[in-house]
Order: sequence, then C-alpha cells, then structure tokens
Amino acid sequence: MDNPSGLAPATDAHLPTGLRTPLRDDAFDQDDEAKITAISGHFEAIMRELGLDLTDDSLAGTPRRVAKMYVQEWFKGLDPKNRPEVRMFHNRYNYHQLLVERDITLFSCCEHHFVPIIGKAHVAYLPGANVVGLSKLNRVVQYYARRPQVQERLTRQIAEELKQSLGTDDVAVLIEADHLCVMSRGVNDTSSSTLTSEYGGRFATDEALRREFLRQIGK
Ligand SMILES: Nc1nc2c(ncn2[C@@H]2O[C@H](COP(=O)(O)OP(=O)(O)OP(=O)(O)O)[C@@H](O)[C@H]2O)c(=O)[nH]1
Ligand SMILES: [Zn+2]
Repeated sequence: MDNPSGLAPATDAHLPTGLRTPLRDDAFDQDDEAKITAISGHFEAIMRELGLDLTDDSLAGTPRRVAKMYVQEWFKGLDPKNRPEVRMFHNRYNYHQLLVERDITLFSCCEHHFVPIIGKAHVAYLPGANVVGLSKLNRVVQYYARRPQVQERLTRQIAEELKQSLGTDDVAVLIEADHLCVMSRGVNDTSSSTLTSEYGGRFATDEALRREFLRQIGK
C-alpha cells in the first residue's frame, strides 16, 4: 500500500470512528523494546506493592515476562504493523455458495479487567468474483482479538474488516466466548457464556441464509 508520508498507518483508520479501538495519537512512537522495558518497570512496581520479594529467583523475571507477553502476544493486535494482508484469488471455479470458517480459536482480553476472554469465532461470506485464502479469515479474527476488548466491538470490527477486504457486505460473524472476569471474580459464574453476532448484506435480509449459517455452525 502506498504510504507517501512514511509514517506508520494509524490503527483502525480504515474503520468507522465508533469501531476504532481507543488509542492515543502517539501510541506507536516507542518501539516494542522500549514499551517492554517501560511496562516491565510498571509491573515490577505492582508486584512490590503486593508485597512480593522480587529477589526470589522465580519472581525476578516476571515483570519482563509479563511485559513481553503484553506487547508481543496478548496486545499485538493494537499495532497496525501486525494487521494481516488479506490475499484474494480469482474465483474461476464460480463458487458462489455459503463459505463458513467455523470454530476459529479466539483468545482476547477484557478491557475492563485485563483478564482473558476465551471462545470461538465463526465467520461466513458469499464469494463473488474473488475468494479469500482461508487462513486469512483466522488471521483477521486473531488481529482484532489480540487487544483489550469488549465482545461487541470485536464482533463488529471483524465483520467490518472482512467486508472491506473481501469487497462484499455479505458477511456473517458469530462469537461465543467465556469472560474470565465473569467466571473468576465479581458474580463468579462459571456456566454462562456470551454470544454476539453481526450480519451484513444478504445475511441481514435473507433469513434462510442466516439459518443455514447457524445450522452449519451447530446453532
Ligand atoms: N458489554 C460488555 N460488558 C463486558 C464485557 N466484558 C466484561 N464486561 C462487563 O463490564 C462491566 C464493568 O462493570 P463495572 O460495574 O464497572 O465493573 P465491576 O464492578 O467489576 O462489575 P462486576 O463484574 O459486576 O463486579 C461488568 O459488568 C463486566 O461483566 C464485554 O465484552 N461486553
Ligand atoms: Zn471483564
């Protein structure tokens, strides 16, 4: 993609304002290593406040482990350099039926409590002139999941990205997930789970198509 300014593209600049993850303008002025060093110092302070002895050989490396985990794994979807390139192929075989990628592993993080959200995403679309490389559907889910999130925004971000990348509004996204903030604290409910969905184009208007999608994902 042309980038005459030479500046890194802003996270989510391609999404409607309400769907963007709230980030400061200078979010990526620091490189990953500088972020890891800074977060490591902050996490060390939290551990100290909890009364932990940082000279213990099991605890000594924890601040940096956590910082690396945040920057390189849990929250790597905040950085636009990690946005997947969605490759399309010419649909020369004229496949125009429903395509469903189901049971995509979903690991995210609750932005209210910073604990995991674990579940599955199911996505579907109706191919037009082009088809997408299947793994790119999983990569789009993972990119938006690897951020502090609420499930509603995650669902709509994935749907919007797929609409733009696949060049069609005929996109469906359904997420079922367990929120550790609900399971492990607060209401301490380990049996409830949360379902969210977004239906675009023909999925929004054609009830039979929506039912077929739900049938294929076992709902
Ligand atoms: N809508 C929505 N809410 C979420 C999500 N993840 C966590 N929450 C909720 O965010 C809310 C935050 O509410 P607060 O009252 O500020 O926080 P709290 O005192 O920790 O709330 P409790 O969890 O009820 O103890 C809680 O009700 C969480 O269950 C999500 O993905 N979507
Ligand atoms: Zn939470």
